[in-house]
Amino acid sequence: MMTHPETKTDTTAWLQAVSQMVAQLVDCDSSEKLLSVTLPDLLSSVGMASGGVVINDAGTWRCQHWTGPQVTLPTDLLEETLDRSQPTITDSWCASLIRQTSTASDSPLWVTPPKVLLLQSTKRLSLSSGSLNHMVDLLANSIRLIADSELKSKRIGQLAVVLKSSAAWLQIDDDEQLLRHIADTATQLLQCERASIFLWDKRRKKLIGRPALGIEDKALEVSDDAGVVGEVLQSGEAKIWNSVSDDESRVNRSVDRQHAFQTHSLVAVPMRGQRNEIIGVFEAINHRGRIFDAEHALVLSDLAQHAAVAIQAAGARRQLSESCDRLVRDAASDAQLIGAHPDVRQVRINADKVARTDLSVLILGKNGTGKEVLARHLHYQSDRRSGPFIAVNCAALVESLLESELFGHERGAFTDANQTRVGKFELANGGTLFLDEIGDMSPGGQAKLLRVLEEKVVVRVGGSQTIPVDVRVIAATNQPLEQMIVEKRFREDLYFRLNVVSLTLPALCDRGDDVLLLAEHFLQHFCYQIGRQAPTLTDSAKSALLSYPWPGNIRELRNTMERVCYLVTQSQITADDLSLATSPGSRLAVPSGAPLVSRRFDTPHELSESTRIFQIEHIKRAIESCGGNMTEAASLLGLHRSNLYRKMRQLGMNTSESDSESDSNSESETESDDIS
Ligand SMILES: Nc1ncnc2c1ncn2[C@@H]1O[C@H](COP(=O)(O)OP(=O)(O)OP(=O)(O)O)[C@@H](O)[C@H]1O
Repeated sequence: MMTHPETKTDTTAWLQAVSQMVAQLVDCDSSEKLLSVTLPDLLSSVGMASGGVVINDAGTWRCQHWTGPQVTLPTDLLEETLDRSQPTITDSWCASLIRQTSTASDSPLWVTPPKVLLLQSTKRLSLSSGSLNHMVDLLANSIRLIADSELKSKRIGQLAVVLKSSAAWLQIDDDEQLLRHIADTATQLLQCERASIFLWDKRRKKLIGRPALGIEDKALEVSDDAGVVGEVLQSGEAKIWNSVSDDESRVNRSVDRQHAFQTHSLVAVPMRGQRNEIIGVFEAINHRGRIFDAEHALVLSDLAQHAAVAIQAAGARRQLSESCDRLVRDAASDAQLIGAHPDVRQVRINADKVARTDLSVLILGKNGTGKEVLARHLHYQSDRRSGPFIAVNCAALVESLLESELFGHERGAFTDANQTRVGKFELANGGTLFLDEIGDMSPGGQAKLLRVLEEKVVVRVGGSQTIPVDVRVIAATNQPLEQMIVEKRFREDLYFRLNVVSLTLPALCDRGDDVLLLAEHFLQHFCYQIGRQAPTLTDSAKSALLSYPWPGNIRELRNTMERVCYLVTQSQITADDLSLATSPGSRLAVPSGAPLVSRRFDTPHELSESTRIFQIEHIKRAIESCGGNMTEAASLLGLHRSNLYRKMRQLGMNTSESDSESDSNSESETESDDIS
């Protein structure tokens, strides 16, 4: 190129051209605009004929943007410019490399073709070669900077869509809907005809395409080594294919044929799970109008990364909710309220009516009649079934511990409070709190409980923060609460709060044939547990079961059947096998030789008094038969030792001799406690 040595004129021309270019640069937001606005002015200000940006596409140079008359590209000069990486100036050409941005991606696919700014002159220029050099370099750098910022704002836009979409995906639980949503996002973002997610069935060596867009209600299944998708799976790398330049054998045309579709171009990227393992391939087909390039692969990879997280999270959520449902179902089946007696049926009908409400329920009934079973039944029939069921034995809570047990305490609240403890109310949040033996709660405890029930907030002992609790309370007692109110032993206001609905369970001896129904249920249950065939009950056994007064109610029947299952190996159970007349419990209850059935009806007392006398006798004999060992006697009676003491005091029995065995276990009981 013919240039002047540097002169004053040269400097003026150069300054004019540069200041014009800078002024135009300020308003340019795209490299295309920069070239179409700046280049013509620049060319004319320095007296050049034509110029533009040329690109090396797969080894061939072509004009990407050109101003002025068309020219034959000087390929040798362009190659030399590439090699030298600095402006090349000849008699008629001036070329400067437009450097690539390195920040777009570290993907191996991200190799954008080299570009050169090329200017042509047919006459002697008014610029020195040094000035021309600077000017061309300035323009090439400006093009690069604007292209960079263009690319970055495009990436920001794409990433914003990816993030917004992925946040939406995390809310979708349904698999089909999620995959469709992901594929739709890809088709919009990549402007393509179809997008499919292929999940890898490793065991069957298959890739299952879902959703197979355009193929309604069908999953597309391909071998995991077939086509470009197979290549991606095997290599773990993104692949681009287009029909114009790439090998035809790489695409799986059988899929096209099956679905009357023609693939022209595709991009596919691996989808990786949490441990970076490949879980599938994400594919986009037929870019509308053009072929896919590295930028599309990059966007699809972004989508694939978030799609994999969403798919795995949905799977994990589904598994969790399935296992939660299973656990709830198992727990609910354990809380089956078995019984066909009209009174039990009525209780069940009433229970089912109130279960779905949040009304407080008071369950009344003798020990062992199934009050906790009924409370669980209410819980599992309610909308709170997936929440916790927490049972508290109020009789076992001494006043000093009641508050901390029910409402929790903060660390350091009292001497032994080494750490913060969550109370039962908080534990039951979202579920049901079963307050068993509510009649045994101390007056102080009753007042505190009432306050929490009214305010629906708890404050931990030693804390100041109020903690809202959403808990349904079910209380139970075998005590005459109304009588206790008269005697000022139970708060009337608490009674009305707890007793919005009351359900009364009949004693087992008043349930007729339910004894047999329950006996058979327990036989099946325990025999199943130990893996043996359940034996049948002979007539003598049935009649013994029906005649026996069952002072320990269903709990006693359950214990008897459990013992039978373990100890009686024959396939038929006789009355003798039941040992109702010889087992400690029954031996104590029934004088030897006395017919079981007559005992129940010959008594001169009312049923409640008879039961009281019977219980006193029964306990005395248990203690006797255990040689005065209260722990053993309690266990024989199916009671906790502390509850045996309490029961004795309740029955007016003298506990002073036995009291010497101080009760160390009486402080706090949780859901698993059985008390009578
Ligand atoms: N209707 C029933 N169907 C099946 N099992 C039952 C039924 N009622 C009670 N049981 C069984 O009897 C035992 C005692 O039941 P539960 O603990 O519910 O009685 P309770 O009235 O709460 O006793 P307590 O007053 O001593 O606390 C449990 O093992 C329970 O599984």
